[in-house]
Amino acid sequence: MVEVRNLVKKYGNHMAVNHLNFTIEKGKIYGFLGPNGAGKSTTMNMITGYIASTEGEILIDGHNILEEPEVAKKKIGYLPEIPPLYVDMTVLEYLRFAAELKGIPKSKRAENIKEVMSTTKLDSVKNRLIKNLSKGYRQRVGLAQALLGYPEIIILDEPTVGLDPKQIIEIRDLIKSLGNRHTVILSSHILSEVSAVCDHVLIIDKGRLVASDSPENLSRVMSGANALEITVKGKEEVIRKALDMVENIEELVYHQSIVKDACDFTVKITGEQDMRENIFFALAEAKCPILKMQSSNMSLEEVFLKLTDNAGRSVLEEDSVFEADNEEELLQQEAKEESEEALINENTAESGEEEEE
Ligand SMILES: Nc1ncnc2c1ncn2[C@@H]1O[C@H](COP(=O)(O)OP(=O)(O)OP(=O)(O)O)[C@@H](O)[C@H]1O
Repeated sequence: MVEVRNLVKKYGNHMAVNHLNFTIEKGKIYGFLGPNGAGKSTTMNMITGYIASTEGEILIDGHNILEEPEVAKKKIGYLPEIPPLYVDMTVLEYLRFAAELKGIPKSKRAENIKEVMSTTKLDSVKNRLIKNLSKGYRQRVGLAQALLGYPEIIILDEPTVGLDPKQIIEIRDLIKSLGNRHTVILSSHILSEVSAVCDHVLIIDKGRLVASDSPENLSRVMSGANALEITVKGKEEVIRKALDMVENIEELVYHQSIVKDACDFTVKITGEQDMRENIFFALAEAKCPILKMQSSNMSLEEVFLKLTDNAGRSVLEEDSVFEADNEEELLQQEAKEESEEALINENTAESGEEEEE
């Protein structure tokens, strides 16, 4: 669906994107993950044809974004980090305007607008001025705009930045539902978001691709050896002796347990074998009951830090920063502001929207 080949972007001497190569397959949700300044927005801006690359090429369904921009861009719906909204328009006016800009035939505009408003749940605010909407609703308007014209690929740059937790969940659910009909690429520095929403993760650091895999595979592969965390009741020497009899155990690392009369171990296993049954029987024979046994994979956070050195740390801390706003309060405030505005300026676009719908 999207082929990125040897992509380079230089700003003066600064290499913002450094020979990137990847392929985006149809019908999946891709997460583009990286610390601030990694080159995510620059790459997305090149994929959408918003800026030109210094070297390399991007093919959208076989069409080069720079050589055949019209046909390639028609296949893409883009929500930039800061959505280009005209805040003095109502939601409906803005979507009509965006539909016209996208060249959607007049006869199909009303139906398409209705569909995207229903997908993004904007019907209840369609006659509100965008400037009076909360951030969550504004983001939905941006998303609705991206969906106009039935693009096959939806590109979302940091779609949940600045939203409160409730709005984040709503937008994530919306993105997941888009995955049924579209190929979605989203950039984020929020790891939990990427593992919750995406089928595939591309990790970028200092303009280079440092990993490309499913969230599960990334954490499995990065953890290296096949390992288990176990908590076993009994004395350390007895447990060690019992586990020494089990084949394929490469290493046994003891940790003090918080459970009384028990020991914690990390059991590193050679190869891909599943040794859980053998461990169970060996410890049962030694009369050391297993209280807990789980596979020990790295979290995506650990993978990210390992791959992106210390640059990732500051990024992780930012995850907790969000701007809280209460949707209901905002809607009430909007209604108040709108009625005041209507009194001041009779020309405010509040009426006459319905007939075309
Ligand atoms: N127009 C520009 N001129 C010069 N340098 C730029 C320009 N745009 C981006 N850069 C630089 O290129 C690098 C990549 O920036 P980019 O915005 O793509 O990163 P990002 O991963 O999207 O970061 P963030 O998460 O902060 O948005 C950064 O070092 C940035 O300072």
